[in-house]
Amino acid sequence: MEEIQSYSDNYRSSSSSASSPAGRAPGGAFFYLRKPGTSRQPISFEDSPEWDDAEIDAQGDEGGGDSIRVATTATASPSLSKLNSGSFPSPSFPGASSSVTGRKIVGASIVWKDLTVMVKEKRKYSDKVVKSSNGYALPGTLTVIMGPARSGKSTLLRAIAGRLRSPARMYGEVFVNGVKSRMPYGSYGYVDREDVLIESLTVREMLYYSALLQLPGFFSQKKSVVEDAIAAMSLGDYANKLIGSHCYMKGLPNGERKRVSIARELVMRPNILFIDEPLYHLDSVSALLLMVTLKKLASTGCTLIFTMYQSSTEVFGLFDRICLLSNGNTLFFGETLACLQHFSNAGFPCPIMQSPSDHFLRAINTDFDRIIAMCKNLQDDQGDFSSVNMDTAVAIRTLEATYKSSADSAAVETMIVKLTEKEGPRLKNRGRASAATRIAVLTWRSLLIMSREWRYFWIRLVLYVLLTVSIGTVFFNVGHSLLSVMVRVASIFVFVSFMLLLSVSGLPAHINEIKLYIHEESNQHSGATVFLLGHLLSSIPFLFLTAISSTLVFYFLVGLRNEFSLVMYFALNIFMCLLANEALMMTVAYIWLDTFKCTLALIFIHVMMMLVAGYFRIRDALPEPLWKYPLSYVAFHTYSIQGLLENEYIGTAFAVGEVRTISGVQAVRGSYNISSSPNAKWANLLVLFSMAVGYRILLFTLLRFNVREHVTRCKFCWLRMYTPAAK
Ligand SMILES: Nc1ncnc2c1ncn2[C@@H]1O[C@H](COP(=O)(O)OP(=O)(O)OP(=O)(O)O)[C@@H](O)[C@H]1O
Repeated sequence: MEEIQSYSDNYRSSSSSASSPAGRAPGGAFFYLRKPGTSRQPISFEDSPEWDDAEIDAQGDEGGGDSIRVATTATASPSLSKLNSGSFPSPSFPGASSSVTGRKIVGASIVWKDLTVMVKEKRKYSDKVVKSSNGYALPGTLTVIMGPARSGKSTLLRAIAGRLRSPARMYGEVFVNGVKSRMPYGSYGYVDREDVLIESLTVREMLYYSALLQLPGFFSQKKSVVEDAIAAMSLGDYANKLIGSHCYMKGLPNGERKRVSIARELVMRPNILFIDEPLYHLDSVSALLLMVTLKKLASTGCTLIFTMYQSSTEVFGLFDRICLLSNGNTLFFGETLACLQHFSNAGFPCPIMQSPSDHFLRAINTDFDRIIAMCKNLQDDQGDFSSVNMDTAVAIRTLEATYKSSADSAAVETMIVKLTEKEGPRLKNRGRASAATRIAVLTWRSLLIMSREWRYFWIRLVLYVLLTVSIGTVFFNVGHSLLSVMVRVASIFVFVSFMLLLSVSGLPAHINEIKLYIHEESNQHSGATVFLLGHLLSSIPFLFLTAISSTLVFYFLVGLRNEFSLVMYFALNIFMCLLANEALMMTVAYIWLDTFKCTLALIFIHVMMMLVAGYFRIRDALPEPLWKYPLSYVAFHTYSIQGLLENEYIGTAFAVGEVRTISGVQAVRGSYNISSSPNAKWANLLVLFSMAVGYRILLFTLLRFNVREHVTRCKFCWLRMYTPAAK
């Protein structure tokens, strides 16, 4: 670290002399320099990977085999070679020179022209979040979109990446290698602000399963891709460490977690990488390390665009181009040094001791107005605060006007014309793993997670066994006489109801699964069908183990009819019940994605189902509206308990006095409504099975039509309409 030459002095001198255009330092000298006499890189971390083109070609048997060839040809594109030839010199990075000449992965140029994003307000798309933004990003460079909170950074990034969330609408054009088309699958990676990682996997496993989900080809081929991504993100030391905490071991620090998130996108070897707030929640050391790693990644040829709220001086020194936004307006687009010059020209030179990013934000962030007001009050008592006393609105207007009439703005337009006048090679779809492979991978990955996460399954299993032992001992050996019928009905009701209620303990794990799905689906690594099938297949062994262990403990402690087929039916019935309940929990988890709300909702649903399950009041005696129809018919408790009682009592008889006998069904009818048909228990099992499928179909529909996003959109519109502060 001590070897990092931040050249803040260099920077200071350039900023302090920024008022004079001649004061611009040459791009290359502005950034990190080698120590005199050293040939190695200024920061020690693993070598950047050699992206193996031939391997990608071999893998691209689903239509994307020539994508790297395409990318390689892209360097030869006249417009790009012109760029690289120096009309806009890109700052050099130590060690980058070799990759510039022998570049194995080549990014694509991306241009956005007159890009406006509007969001819906009172049924009309009228609120502009991004206003007529122009800019470009070139292969091998870092382009940062900076600005205060809610200035439209993420929206602009999403718009360029073609991933706008409704109800936002985009106007304007985005060109990739001079071609106006959407970026195909695999040609770009998008890293969200929040890291959604699997805590119980190691870094290498996480990336390997991600590669299996994303890439076509054989399992063995993915290993080298993963190793390359690990090396590219300098994760070698952490490759075999668990991502989350485990026993007394701490999980990965935030910086490494972010690098894993980025590496996950790198397994696809994208030409363009979009990252929303890479330094979110990172300390200054992790932030610098991450940015240096990204700089090195860019030096292999990848085009990197990311958003950032604020940066240290050292980090700022690594950017190639900056797009400065305020309230959706572009206040500057161009090279980082020129931005300092621009502020200086507009009358806001960066003070010697201030970080440029802090200075920019200080000048354009309207939130500072409140602080200024506070300082004015303090000023009367405690002296002069004039250094922060700047009218933000005036500063923004001045900077915007200065930029519009500046040579920088004209140069951007010229460059946009150059980059778009001629169509370059189109990026091609890399092909993806087949649905069968993805189902197999998701199933195996979920099995692995369930077996490792004690909170996911093992603790539940222990609780189930404890519960059944408790119920079994409370109802121990209740006997087979007519008098024991009511007690036996009670024991079965308690067993089914409490088992299902206890399942709620697995909710946090389901919420994590859904969050992971939402993340993977948005990056096209997963889909609703694949996810649901994978989840179903992986949960079957665990639910079956739960059902069989609980059944055996309960069945023999209470002393139900001792026949193998009856015991098996009992276990099957409980298994179906758990399967239906699991689907219900997933549905609720998807709707709220919040442990507290989901727990409340599920407990309420279960209590309601217990209430109408026919035990507290026989089903036929329930008040018809609501309680009988539809509630008692949608409660899976009803069918499970009915099936289990039919299993226990059909075919039995009790002696009443010396000569009379009554059937078991008649004996039960006083306390529970069951059928005398020998097939009734199978009909109930079928209903339970249909419920398990039905809830999954419901969940599939919710996932397929992305209902959460529609609900969030309505909430958003509602908030914007009725909350003045939200506008
Ligand atoms: N899909 C959308 N629908 C409605 N409004 C939106 C949408 N996306 C963004 N906005 C609004 O646009 C404004 C800019 O949001 P954006 O997230 O792009 O800002 P940002 O600069 O990234 O800020 P932050 O760093 O705080 O996230 C915000 O006021 C936000 O509420």
